[in-house]
Amino acid sequence: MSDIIDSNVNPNTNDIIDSNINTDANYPKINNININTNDIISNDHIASINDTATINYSGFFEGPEKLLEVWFGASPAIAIKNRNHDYSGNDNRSKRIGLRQVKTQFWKEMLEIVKCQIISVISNDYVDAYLLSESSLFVYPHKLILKTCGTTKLLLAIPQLLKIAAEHCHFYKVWRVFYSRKRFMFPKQQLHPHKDWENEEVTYLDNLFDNGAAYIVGRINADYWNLYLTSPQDDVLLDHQYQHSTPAIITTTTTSKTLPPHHIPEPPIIDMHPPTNFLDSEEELEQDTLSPTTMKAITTTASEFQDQTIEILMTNLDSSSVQKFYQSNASNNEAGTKDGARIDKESGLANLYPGAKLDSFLFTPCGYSANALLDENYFTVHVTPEPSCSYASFESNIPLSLHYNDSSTCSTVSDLIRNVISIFNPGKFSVTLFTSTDSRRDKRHLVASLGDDIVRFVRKDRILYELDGYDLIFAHFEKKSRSRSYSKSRSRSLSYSRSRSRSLPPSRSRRGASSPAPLTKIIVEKLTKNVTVAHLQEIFGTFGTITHIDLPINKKWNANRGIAYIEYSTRTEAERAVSYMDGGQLDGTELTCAFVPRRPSPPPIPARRRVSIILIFTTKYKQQQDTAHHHVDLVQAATEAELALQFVAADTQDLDLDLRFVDDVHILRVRIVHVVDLELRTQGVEVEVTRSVGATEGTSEPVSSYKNILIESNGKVGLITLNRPKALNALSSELFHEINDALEKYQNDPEIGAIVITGSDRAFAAGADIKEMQDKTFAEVYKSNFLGHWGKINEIRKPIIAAVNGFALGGGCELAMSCDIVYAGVKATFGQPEIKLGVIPGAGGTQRLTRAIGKSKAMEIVLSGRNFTAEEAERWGIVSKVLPVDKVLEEAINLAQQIASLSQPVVQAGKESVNNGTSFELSLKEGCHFERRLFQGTFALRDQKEGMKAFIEKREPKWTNE
Ligand SMILES: C/C=C/C(=O)SCCNC(=O)CCNC(=O)[C@H](O)C(C)(C)COP(=O)(O)OP(=O)(O)OC[C@H]1O[C@@H](n2cnc3c(N)ncnc32)[C@H](O)[C@@H]1OP(=O)(O)O
Repeated sequence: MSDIIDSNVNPNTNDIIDSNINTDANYPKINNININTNDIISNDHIASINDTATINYSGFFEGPEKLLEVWFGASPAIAIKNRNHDYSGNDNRSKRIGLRQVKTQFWKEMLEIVKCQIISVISNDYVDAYLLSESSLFVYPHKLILKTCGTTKLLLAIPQLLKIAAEHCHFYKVWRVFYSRKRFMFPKQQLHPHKDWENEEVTYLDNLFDNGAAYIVGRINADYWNLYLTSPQDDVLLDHQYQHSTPAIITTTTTSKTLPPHHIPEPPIIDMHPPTNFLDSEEELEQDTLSPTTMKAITTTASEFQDQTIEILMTNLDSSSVQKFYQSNASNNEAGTKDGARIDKESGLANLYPGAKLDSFLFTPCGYSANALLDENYFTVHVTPEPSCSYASFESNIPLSLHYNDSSTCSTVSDLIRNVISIFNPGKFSVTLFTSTDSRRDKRHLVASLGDDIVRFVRKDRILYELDGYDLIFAHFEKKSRSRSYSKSRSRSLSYSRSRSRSLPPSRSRRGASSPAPLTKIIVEKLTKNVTVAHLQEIFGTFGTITHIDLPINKKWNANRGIAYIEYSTRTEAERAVSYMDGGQLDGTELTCAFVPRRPSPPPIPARRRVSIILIFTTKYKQQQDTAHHHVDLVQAATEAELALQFVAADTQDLDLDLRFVDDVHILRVRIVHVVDLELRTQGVEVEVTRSVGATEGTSEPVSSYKNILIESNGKVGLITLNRPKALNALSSELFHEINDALEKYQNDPEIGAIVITGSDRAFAAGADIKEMQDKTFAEVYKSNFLGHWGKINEIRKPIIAAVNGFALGGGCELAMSCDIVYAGVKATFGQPEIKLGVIPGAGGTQRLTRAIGKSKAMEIVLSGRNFTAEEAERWGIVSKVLPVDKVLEEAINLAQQIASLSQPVVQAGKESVNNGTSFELSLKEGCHFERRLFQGTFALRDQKEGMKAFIEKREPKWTNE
């Protein structure tokens, strides 16, 4: 064995292979990993390096791994065919087949090129699973899977791997190669050949292999995934046999491409003397004979080829959920495999596949890796828990049901995702499901297997790639906002909630259509007092070139929180920083990152709820400053005060806060529910609280021209909030005119696709204004066609959803029933009590109620004036959903957003057709005829063509509303 290798040793090899490698000075993560011999927990472990594990962290770590799979055949059959070759080794490894014959020592040397080390290994009949200082290596007879994180140089392993495969296994040609990775968190830290996807990694692979295809999958301005794969070389079996007599030296025929001279994989100088303490357990890997299971595996032919790999790549991990992946201070010894095994159980990873054999490791001071084997399959988990770069990956080739609702044999993809994310509680995650093509499979099931049924997460993307021999589904998920979820699309939103830690004020929204253009400067909020400029420079410097950094108020705003301003040389860099760090963590503190807004004239912000305080900025400069400078300072100060208020709000109660500049920038008017001990100071500017009203309703001072309602747009949804709290939103004529005006505006606004009408928690609306009506005469109401203008809502062609809490009585009930869909809170009270006032319902109550609930019930309600509950209303079909009080508006907006994302003319046709059905003006036959005409009419729309085409092409439609 030694002779064979030695005979080919080229003394200059290291130079050749490492010709492009940067020095270790650039290698920041792990300096030194040593394994305590006590950590060997099973006979399968071969690691036995002295001392405890020590990892030096530089404050951030590139968790996302590079993943390489090199296949020398479609199945282990390739290995058995080559088994009788003249393997000259003397050891009993010759009893194994294919790549599994290769001694650990050679993998170790290959991994040295990559810059990682073997920690331990477990084996079964099918595969050897090596746990590495940076992730994992799986060696099957016919393929090798290598996954490495940090700044490792994974691709540099390939020439050495090909050499090993040729010399030890007579594999002279690869069948397929797969290389993939998620977008790096800190791309600038990467070393050659991983500094750039296209120019380095793809080029490197293209130089090695023919027929390679490279992809970027997903949003290039968010979390995307890179993939490189070669097409199958189906002559590989023939080729291996044909080259049976080829001497066991490396030649350029090892790959499917002739390598350029500088890539010829010359063997490195290899010390053939095994380390004294490393390969002690080598013999334990041996098996005397091939077991029946191995025989089964190796006789699988290419025609039966099946392969499936899922990766779940998670970021923004919940800090408390990943605490367990830290070494505890309580025990000095707590690192290594022993505590890895403890964490398997504590985290629930051991329960993912109860029959699996796990090999896990807890790093010092934190970080965790695990390999697990289940027959011929594996799963592997790697965790980087540090808040500044939190990341966890799960990868497995254990088969999953690709039918989304299959409960028969194995877990569905969704089941697995739910189990995995419940352990790490990520803020975002991407899933890649890579499965060999099966002509019998219904692609819709495959796509649907990555569905929307992940609770608390919203799926952002789902992409199907039909690759050569494989189907790939990529999907990206992000956690829903916990508080009111207006945050989904805030492009036109005009107020924001303090309790929503990851939302941004609209003026600083990244995508805000009405927002000013973002600068290259970003704000980072909620920093702890421990954060220094150097610290920020280090973390944020990875996203680009920082031209200016300012930590102006790392003082006691409140609870040691502060903000920083970071300016990048380009907008792209700033965008990247915001996209990565917003919602991320630093020193355990959740961050909010946003662009510094341009604010020469702030966007109009209508009042939404309650006014509690008004802040007036007064400048107190020691020295007189010129006006321009003064102005800039005020803008800056106002921004800081705005941020500071968030901190105050976060420390009080669940608050809503609207901000707006009044009187140029000198006055900052704040609407806030409840604030205690507000004392704010900014650099050179004192902020004074001049009036504090407290947490009472009814003091709202509308900023828009409306006196009785509030309006705000949320993406494609227009929201109208009835706002006469003192009168329980009684529907005065003035109020109804305002509703009509707002409806008209939304009807004419092409950006708006659906409308939501709501009130307060206490009252949707307590009816027409009795005080206004009390003294009216018949002549007056008749001549003026009193309430005639209430019919306007029925002319609105866009869908209207009522979100009802509290009282919906009389005209309030009628208003709700005039909407197209009604969501109600559990405590909502409906009724037509007019009879008790000596009148009858006058805005459609008797008609709509009768059509909705039938004559008898309608009579009971109208003639007795008794109220009815939300639950009754739902049972009778007046209400479509009953929800907890605090969910009603959120869910209504969610539904409205869903509807608004569809083709507007088609939605309007649907509304018109349903309304005709409920009007009872038409017979069933006439109604169906009307519906059919409208249906036929949709074929005149471009959206009809697009919708159907998109379905056939298995993609999301792009509506043009034409
Ligand atoms: C075509 C359409 C016709 C109609 O809609 S006719 C009107 C039908 N509606 C009703 O009959 C309901 C009238 N309101 C009530 O019965 C009660 O209210 C409630 C049961 C809804 C709530 O009772 P509680 O919690 O005790 O509050 P509170 O003190 O009665 O009301 C708070 C303030 O709200 C004013 N208010 C309530 N409903 C109306 C209304 N429909 N028109 C004018 N004002 C109303 C009150 O007067 C009072 O105000 P202040 O504090 O100044 O006395």
